[in-house]
Amino acid sequence: MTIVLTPYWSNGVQKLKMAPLPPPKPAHGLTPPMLDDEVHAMRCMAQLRSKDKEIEKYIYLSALKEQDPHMFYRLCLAHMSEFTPIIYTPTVGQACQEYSKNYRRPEGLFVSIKDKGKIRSVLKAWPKLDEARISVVTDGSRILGLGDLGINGMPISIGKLSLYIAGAGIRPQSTIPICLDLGTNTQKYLDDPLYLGMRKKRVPTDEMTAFMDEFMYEMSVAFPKLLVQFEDFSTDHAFLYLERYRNQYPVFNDDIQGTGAVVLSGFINAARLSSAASGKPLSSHRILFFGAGSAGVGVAMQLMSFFTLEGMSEQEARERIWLVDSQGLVYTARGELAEHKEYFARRDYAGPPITDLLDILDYVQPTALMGLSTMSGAFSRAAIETMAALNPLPIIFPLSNPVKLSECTFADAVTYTNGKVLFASGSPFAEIVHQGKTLYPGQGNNMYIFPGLGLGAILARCSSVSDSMVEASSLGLANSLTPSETAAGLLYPAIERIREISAGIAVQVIRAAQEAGVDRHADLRAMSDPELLAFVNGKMWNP
Ligand SMILES: NC(=O)C1=CN([C@@H]2O[C@H](COP(=O)(O)OP(=O)(O)OC[C@H]3O[C@@H](n4cnc5c(N)ncnc54)[C@H](O)[C@@H]3O)[C@@H](O)[C@H]2O)C=CC1
Ligand SMILES: CC(=O)C(=O)O
Ligand SMILES: [Mg+2]
Repeated sequence: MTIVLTPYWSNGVQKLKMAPLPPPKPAHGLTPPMLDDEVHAMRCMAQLRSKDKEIEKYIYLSALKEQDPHMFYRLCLAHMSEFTPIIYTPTVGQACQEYSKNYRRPEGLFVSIKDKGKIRSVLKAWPKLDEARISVVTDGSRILGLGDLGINGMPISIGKLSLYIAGAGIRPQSTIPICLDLGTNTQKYLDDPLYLGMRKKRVPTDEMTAFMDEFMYEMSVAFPKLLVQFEDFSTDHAFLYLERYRNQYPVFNDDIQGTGAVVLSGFINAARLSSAASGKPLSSHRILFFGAGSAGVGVAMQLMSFFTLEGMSEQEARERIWLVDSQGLVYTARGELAEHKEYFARRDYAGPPITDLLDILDYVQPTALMGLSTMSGAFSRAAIETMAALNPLPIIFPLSNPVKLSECTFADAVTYTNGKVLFASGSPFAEIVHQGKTLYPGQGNNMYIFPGLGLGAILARCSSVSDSMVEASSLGLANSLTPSETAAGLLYPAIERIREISAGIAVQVIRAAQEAGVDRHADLRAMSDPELLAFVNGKMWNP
């Protein structure tokens, strides 16, 4: 049998049918007589829970979102902890890997290198040009920790935008998932007859940059009110395009800035608890980053403000941070380094490379160990025990996604520290009962940040996203815990409160935009904080 496949780009862009919101009521006789909304919500949850494979749950929810978006978002908000591991990490990782196999219908915009010179006409295919407010754009080159998935990266843009809608009440019609097709270096996909993208190796950086310049310009023309979130670009391009466009367009990079903000927030809460246990000042924390890519360096940059807020100079703050990459400890005397690692390269060490994590722990004596390496299980029993020996309450954050790439599990961290650990992971783990006490893992994932940051940036109509707006989102999150969450030793608030959290973050972000002078919605300046909060809440779309 010959399978004849038509690549999406050979027919131009398929027109996307957007589900009208709310869906029209079918005429009498076309629905069963007893179709009650409340009962139907129960039915949908029962159907979801009847699937035993996570990817089937993903496919079911994806169909529900298309057919009945109100029901999908209503259930999503009511069951946030159950939905996020399906529509987001970890299952969205599998959905990406299997995208070409499971593809059913267009859900976003594909812009290919073959569209260079006519990108405007591709963007114009989007059905709701005027309503566009936020786009998540990936080139599929580093999806979670799963590597170069090419055009199969589309579900990450879709998943992030579902969280914008659920978590911050962005109108569904205002969101545009975009996947750029610039080729893939993953041979498996190039050989796969079902692969939906261009069967070519990735284009070189200069060609990509010329494409990106046209793409970003045309985006600003087609969608003048749009905020762009760059997602899961490989590290070199993540830094390159953030720097290139951040002063020109409203754009931020979720992996560098969103992750930095979420980890700073969790770290602030963890450091308070850790310092209380050790009796040492907050300024004495020593942070070791295992992984020095866009996420590791982005978080390290943001954690600088933890120390500067404590009154330290930039130089002193930088000295509290150590990076480790695949070659071991990052230091200047090691030889040539990628540009993004240079700032944090140690200048106080010039010996032979230290490559073993245990030796590095021994040398650095960190209070906090952050994993952004994609190296599953890299925090071994011995490494965790060393952290516990060094600190009465060590901070251990294995942040790599999806869950199978986590540097350690919650169970490992609890067992090898005898329950004395401040823990947050990128993907979710279940709580654990340890010696009769229930311990809750934190989820240090940028999903806590980008909905509120994006909402604030959109409502302020900001011309660019300043560092101070990102920092404000982080502090807003850190301060969003309720007294009972703080008393329970949680590092992050319950995700079920995401709407309230996002509204609070948005207010802080708008204020920071005003101070930075990048806001273009001047009326908001005169509002008091309670008025601004009411305004933000009033703008949220509700299913
Ligand atoms: N929790 C969250 O919200 C987020 C988590 N991440 C996760 O962070 C991870 C890394 O993302 P990127 O920085 O963009 O990727 P990347 O591939 O650019 O960086 C990985 C880093 O780990 C280092 N590394 C690899 N093997 C190593 C080894 N054996 N020992 C020590 N270091 C090693 C590499 O040298 C590199 O510096 C991914 O799994 C991603 O899912 C990313 C963004 C947000
Ligand atoms: C969470 C996220 O953005 C990542 O793992 O890339
Ligand atoms: Mg990401």
